[in-house]
Amino acid sequence: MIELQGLTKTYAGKRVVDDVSLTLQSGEFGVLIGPSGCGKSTTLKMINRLIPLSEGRILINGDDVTQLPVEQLRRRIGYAIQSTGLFPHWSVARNVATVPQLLKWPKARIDDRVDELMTLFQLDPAEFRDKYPHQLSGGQAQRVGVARALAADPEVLLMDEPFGAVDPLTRETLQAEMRRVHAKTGKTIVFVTHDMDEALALATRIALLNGGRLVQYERPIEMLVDPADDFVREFIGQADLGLKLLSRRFVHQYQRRARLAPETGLERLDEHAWLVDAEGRPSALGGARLDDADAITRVKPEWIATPEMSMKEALSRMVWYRVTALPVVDREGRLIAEVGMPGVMGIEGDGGAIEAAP
Ligand SMILES: Nc1ncnc2c1ncn2[C@@H]1O[C@H](COP(=O)(O)OP(=O)(O)OP(=O)(O)O)[C@@H](O)[C@H]1O
Repeated sequence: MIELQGLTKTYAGKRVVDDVSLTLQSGEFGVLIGPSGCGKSTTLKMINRLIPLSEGRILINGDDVTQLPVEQLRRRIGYAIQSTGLFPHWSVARNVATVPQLLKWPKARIDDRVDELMTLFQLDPAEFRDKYPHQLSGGQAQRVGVARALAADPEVLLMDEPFGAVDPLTRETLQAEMRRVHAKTGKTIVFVTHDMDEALALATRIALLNGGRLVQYERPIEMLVDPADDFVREFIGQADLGLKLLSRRFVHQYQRRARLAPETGLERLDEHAWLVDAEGRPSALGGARLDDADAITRVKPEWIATPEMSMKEALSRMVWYRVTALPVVDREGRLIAEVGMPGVMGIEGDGGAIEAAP
């Protein structure tokens, strides 16, 4: 749990963070958001004492951070930043091992931890361990930066615009990855961004700052439907509210039973159905084309949805490919469910399953 109590930072008499109080429970994903200069980074950096606070208190699981010895602070609070801050002349493995090495863990334990984290971030240790930062893509470097921040298994992970410098597609992939890592590790995270879509994709709580003051601290959907004032309303941007809500919903919440096509008679379906290959991967769809309900269409890789995909992304693919349902696959690419228009309308799914043809 993180508690900010009357947190204030003053520069030359100006309160750039002004009496901010909030509590983030353990396991929550808190996002600090607001316009440029509102005090997000300063707030974050006061938590790990990169910037000394002027007034107020910060407690991590009840302990005042200003009282913690530096070594404990490093172990208990991980920190990841936009430029990754990777050491350019150190291999990926050595970068990830930075804090465990400072803490003088035995070598075997460090090696195991590096492999474990690289696997968590889908970087094959055999391929990436000995690479150097300049041999990585922007997205891979960010993954290494976050893996490094998690290396000593900190109680709290601070992230300062970590995905600000990557292209939009990589950014979405990293966000999905971060959701998965958060769900898996149950870490308490404080994440700074100025991008509301990113906040909505990640946060369990959003703290909106303006001019150093906390304007609203709320769960994302509540903030969308009940903004505290005109500033919040404007910051969220009302125009895309429906789509923003969809960006907070995920396929696993709305996936439904998928029907397998019969061996024969696919052209006489009364309902749409899927064909799968020998490995169980979706290969074709009958009866769900918007422009030709009788058509049988080969499943394109771009249609395929995963349980972690946002409903906004799923809707976008349905519209673009003109189909009323997408196949949902597991990590091996096997069909496990489908997601369609009922989910877009917010009608809960049944968890998904495969139903054989009658
Ligand atoms: N060392 C400093 N001396 C004086 N003023 C500072 C200092 N550091 C930050 N500020 C001011 O404090 C305010 C808050 O800065 P901060 O970096 O926390 O904002 P931010 O919300 O993270 O902005 P951005 O999104 O642009 O990164 C700004 O007005 C900034 O100019």
